[in-house]
Amino acid sequence: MSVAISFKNIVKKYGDTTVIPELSLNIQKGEFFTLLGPSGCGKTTLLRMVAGFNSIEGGDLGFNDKVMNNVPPGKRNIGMVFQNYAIFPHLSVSENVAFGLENRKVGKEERQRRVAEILDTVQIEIYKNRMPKNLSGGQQQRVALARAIVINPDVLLMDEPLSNLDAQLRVDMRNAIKRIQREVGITTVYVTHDQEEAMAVSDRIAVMKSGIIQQVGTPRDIYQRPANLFVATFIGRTNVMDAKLERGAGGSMVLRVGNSYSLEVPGLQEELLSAATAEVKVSVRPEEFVLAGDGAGLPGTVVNNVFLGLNTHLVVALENGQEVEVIQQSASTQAVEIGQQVTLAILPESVNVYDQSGERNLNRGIRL
Ligand SMILES: Nc1ncnc2c1ncn2[C@@H]1O[C@H](COP(=O)(O)OP(=O)(O)OP(=O)(O)O)[C@@H](O)[C@H]1O
Repeated sequence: MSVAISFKNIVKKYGDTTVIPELSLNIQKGEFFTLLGPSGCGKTTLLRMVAGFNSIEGGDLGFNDKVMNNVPPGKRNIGMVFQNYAIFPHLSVSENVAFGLENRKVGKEERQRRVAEILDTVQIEIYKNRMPKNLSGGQQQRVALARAIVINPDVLLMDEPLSNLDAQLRVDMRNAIKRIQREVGITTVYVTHDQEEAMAVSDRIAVMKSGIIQQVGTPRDIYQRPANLFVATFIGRTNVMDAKLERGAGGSMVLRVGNSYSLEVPGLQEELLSAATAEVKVSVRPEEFVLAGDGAGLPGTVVNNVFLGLNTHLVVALENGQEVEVIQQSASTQAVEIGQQVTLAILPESVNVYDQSGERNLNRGIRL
């Protein structure tokens, strides 16, 4: 694979305020890459740099190894889709899609062929003669997408393209966007603050906080092995508990959670057992607890129980008063009642162990 977009020690300042301190990142050719993070973390700022709308105060932005810092937006061959569709209200669907081709002086026959092809790809050919005001939000967003990709851009940029759509349509459209991107094979940079959307569409995700990349990885990497506690809690739901690293009976490293529950966690290194790491935090996702019957585990009391068909969501109060979320597949578990005493075991290979500050994952080397 070759690198399509590279950020090398990129710095962004607005006046005296630094919003991106120094950021390096490579996006591969053909990749669906998502910038994900809370509001204000700098996602749009980075995307606008790629588009050429933002100045760069330090470092280099490259496309295929060519430095782009001072190349104007019109010379970057980029397609863009934003939250507000920005399609022309006075032009029909076909005319909207053809617009960029006319601008580029593409001949009529070629233009008609490409417009027809793209309308087919985004599945709106039956609306080709309609005016935008007679289209639903999802259909308008398909027009915007068609218009962005019909010009054969080197890079497609999308900034929260689904935020104006209602929940079900968002899911339909994100599937459509993913399918179309795969078909067209275009390098795509996508911005969202919605972690589920990011997981659904991306080949890789960069999780950002305050202008700093916290982790880059596939959705699976990021969900299963979060680099720090910020990522663990931002992506999906998790339970964070205090624990201790100790030497077990056989001399191996064990993790003790609560008063009497110890488990051997693969990947914890002997040298971690020092004053600095003896007190740790563990992150356990709701589905990584197992109702253990009378086996070893954390004793607790069920304080809430919500049956949702496929899954049952429980809240269990542990001995120390902490309430944890537990998700069990309904079909594979006995029904449990509110007030019932249960024992929660933890799947040792899926637990993530962090130092006290939450900055460092102590068993990250272990892949699932
Ligand atoms: N033109 C500007 N002038 C000054 N500060 C700005 C400007 N644009 C953005 N900022 C600041 O830069 C930081 C990053 O903003 P940015 O819009 O990139 O965040 P974001 O992650 O895209 O957030 P959101 O999800 O809310 O759009 C924020 O603190 C924001 O207030």
